[in-house]
Amino acid sequence: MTQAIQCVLFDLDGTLLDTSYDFTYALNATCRHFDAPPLNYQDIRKVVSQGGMAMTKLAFPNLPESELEARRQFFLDIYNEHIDCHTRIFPGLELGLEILAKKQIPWGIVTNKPGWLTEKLMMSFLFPSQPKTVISGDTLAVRKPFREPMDLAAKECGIANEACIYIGDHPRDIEAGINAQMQTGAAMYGYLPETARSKDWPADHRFDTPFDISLFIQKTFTE
Ligand SMILES: O=C(O)COP(=O)(O)O
Repeated sequence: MTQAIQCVLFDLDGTLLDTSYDFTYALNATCRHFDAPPLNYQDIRKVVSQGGMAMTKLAFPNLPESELEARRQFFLDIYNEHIDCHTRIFPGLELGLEILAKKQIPWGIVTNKPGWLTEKLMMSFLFPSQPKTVISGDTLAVRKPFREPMDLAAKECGIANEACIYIGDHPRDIEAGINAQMQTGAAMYGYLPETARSKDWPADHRFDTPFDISLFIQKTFTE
């Protein structure tokens, strides 16, 4: 039997926070610096959840691997300086976060974003209640879809994995949740290309909008 949910864990980019505008600014500033053509917002949005290297490759598709790392670092340094200019909690999620705070439900974040960026971003947001756990891509030796970051998040929240739901916008997120024996939710409004959106995800729940997550939280914790 499915356990009652006692803890909500979120992926960061494309699920809890809309970071796509600040990434777009930083990537196009990097393109300008290296005389590469600018990219449009929709094309960048589709790869944000795949991380900094995927975005760097999108901007410099013909560059050899050996030169990409320096460009990625340049790009992330600019991103770091502009990390919270336009980034916001996905509109519609505020209600869910308020309910979690009011009901004192532990919640947290498991992201593949490097810790130095996650920590800076976290300082820019005042959530209705503080996350009990924030696990970054380099907190442990392995990251999503491995189960270890998920296990650590559940442990820091003091809740059994089976009573946690992990919500993410990338197939890797759902895989990580399943690997950790958590319940899973697919954020279909995130940064996936259209083709991936229509795929049948093996997630337990599907959220077409951020507000659907809030309604789910309301139903789960107030009924
Ligand atoms: O920055 C990344 O690698 C992706 O971050 P996410 O796991 O929060 O989607």
